[in-house]
Amino acid sequence: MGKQKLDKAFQETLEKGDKAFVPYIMAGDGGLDQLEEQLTFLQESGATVVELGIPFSDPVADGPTIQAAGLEALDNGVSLRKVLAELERFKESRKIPIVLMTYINPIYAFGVEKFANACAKAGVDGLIIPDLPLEEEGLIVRKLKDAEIALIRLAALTSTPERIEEIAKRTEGFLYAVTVTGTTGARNEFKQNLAEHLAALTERCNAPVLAGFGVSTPEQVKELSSHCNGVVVGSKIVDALHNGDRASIVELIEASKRVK
Ligand SMILES: O=P(O)(O)OC[C@@H](O)[C@@H](O)c1c[nH]c2ccccc12
Repeated sequence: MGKQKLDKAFQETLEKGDKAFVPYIMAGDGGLDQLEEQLTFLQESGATVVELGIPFSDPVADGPTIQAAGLEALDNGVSLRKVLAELERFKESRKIPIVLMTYINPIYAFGVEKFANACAKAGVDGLIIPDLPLEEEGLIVRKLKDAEIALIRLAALTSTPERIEEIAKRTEGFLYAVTVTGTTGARNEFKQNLAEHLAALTERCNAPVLAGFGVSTPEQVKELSSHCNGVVVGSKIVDALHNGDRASIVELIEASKRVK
């Protein structure tokens, strides 16, 4: 359970010579009763881990696709509490590790210690909290450690070398290498020296390094993965689920297999 389950999933994927593929979905998008089936589909299609977004009213890092999915979920009455209860309901049958992506506010509202315990009970293995800077982590790290839940840190393109060093040292589960400046959503082009940036991060970090933000095609999956340990894909997955285009999700996952 928890951090160990996450580490094992990455290790097994990378040992096979595959790259890690982490799809992001918004919890409650299409109704919370869809979640079990969506996670089963991603698990059976060969995803390594799923990043599950908690809908929030003020999602500062989210681009249009994910914002819209979040609003819809909020309209459907989806909350952190309900997502955790639903995850707990089928945790025994779920094999794929789950990383929750939530802003810090819903965690405060829930209560930090209660939240960490509820996550452990629900079979949540890791957390991404994009608006929690290193300086503020003290508020939560102890509780997460006790509950054996990994805290995944994000490295921005604008992070200084000293900060990157600290992030690479502290991160658990994996290091989320943000590939663009700005919000989530598909991009046609990445900055020129992104390959070198990812390779340098991967060299420096003991945990797997995954590139995310703006990845939407199998070519991008292959190209970016070749410079690090894998990718996170969000907006494209959310769109494809909306459009009932599951074949393109399978194609993206397939592109992460046997990448050199
Ligand atoms: O949608 P994209 O561009 O593929 O990016 C991944 C992203 O959606 C997912 O990881 C995510 C959704 N919301 C976030 C907020 C911060 C960091 C990451 C995220």
